[in-house]
Amino acid sequence: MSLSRVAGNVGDFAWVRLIFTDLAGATRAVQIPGDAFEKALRDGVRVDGSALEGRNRLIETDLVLRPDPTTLCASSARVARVVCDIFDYEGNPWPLDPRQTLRQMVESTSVASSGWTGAAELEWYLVRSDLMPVDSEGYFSYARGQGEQLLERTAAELQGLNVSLTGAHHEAGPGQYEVNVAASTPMALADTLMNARTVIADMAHAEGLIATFMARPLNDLPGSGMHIHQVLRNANDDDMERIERIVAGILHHGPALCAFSAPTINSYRRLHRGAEAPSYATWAHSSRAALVRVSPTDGDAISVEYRGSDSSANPYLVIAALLAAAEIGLADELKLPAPLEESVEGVGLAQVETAPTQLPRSLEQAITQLLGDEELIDCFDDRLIGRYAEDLMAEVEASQGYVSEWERQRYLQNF
Ligand SMILES: NC(=O)CC[C@H](N)C(=O)O
Repeated sequence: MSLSRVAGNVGDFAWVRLIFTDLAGATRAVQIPGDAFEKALRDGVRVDGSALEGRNRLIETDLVLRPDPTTLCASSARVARVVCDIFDYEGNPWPLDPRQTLRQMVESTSVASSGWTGAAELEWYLVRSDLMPVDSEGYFSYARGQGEQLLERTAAELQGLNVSLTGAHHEAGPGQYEVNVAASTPMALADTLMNARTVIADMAHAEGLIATFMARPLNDLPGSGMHIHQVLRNANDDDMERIERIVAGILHHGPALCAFSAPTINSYRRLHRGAEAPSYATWAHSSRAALVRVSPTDGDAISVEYRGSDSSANPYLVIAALLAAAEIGLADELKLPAPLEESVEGVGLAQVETAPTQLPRSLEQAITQLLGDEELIDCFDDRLIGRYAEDLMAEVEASQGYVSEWERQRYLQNF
């Protein structure tokens, strides 16, 4: 259904779901009747803000959701959905709203205003309630099992919601799938990724399956990446120089970026020892072990693919942070180191000419890197960084109290 048709008849929908994300990247929703939508567009919808602060409920704040009518969409169901911005009662953008954080970054960076488009790959596992993968297939499997059939229907549902896909396939892990999202503006890409995760999860749920976007759900199997491709023009030498500086900016701020792109305890099980996921801030033309992969794409464009983010990351914050790092690379005229076409582990650190920076090995290290990267955090509102870091730290603290199965197997009877 086209966007304009939806906008013309929104009162015909029984319900409109107002969608937004919290700081931790989880999707939240409030439903309103279709005939209340006009008023919601005019006045906004008041909500209890304590749910929006991420994982910790600390303060009570009343907030206002303002639907962005350009995002209104619906598939065949009688429920439309629309993405919202979050304001305080005085009408100021709420500093902890990831969507407005991205909007402000787009407005303040030259990279975004000079025709930046971004595409993405989003991976997830389909598992049964006992956490066993739905199939035992691998990369590009042709099998027509429950997983592939569900992928086909999910892709159709996404197309119906105006999500333009360029592909969908079985990924390397058993029960692991991927969709490729077509290039669009930073905001449209982030909205799409957030919407896509919920649609994929809803469709799996309807079949009694779980679609998980956690970074590395299964022992000794690949993690799930959410790679962001910045699609940059490369028609002349100046463009190439710009691209090199952008990549250099991302590598330079690579360790701090992980706080946004790998935001859970589990994310570091993907980054270190996860197949085809980076552990060092390197770049390459073809190696999938690099943090950034630079390759030709449509026409004379170049894709700068950031492989550091996993599927649990908040897409608004990841894209905002990538824009910031790219902008710093341009402003500081950073120099690009030589590419590394193999994994650092594969060649051995001693063989690498200039030792690349290792990415954080834990969420706690990522928080330290973020808070120590003044140039990057200066691009964000202090209140967002403060609250975000506190939220991640609370996650680290919570994990300390938990004893894993691996530890019990290893130590229970060892001493
Ligand atoms: N084909 C691939 O590039 C796989 C990517 C990998 N699953 C990741 O975690 O990023």
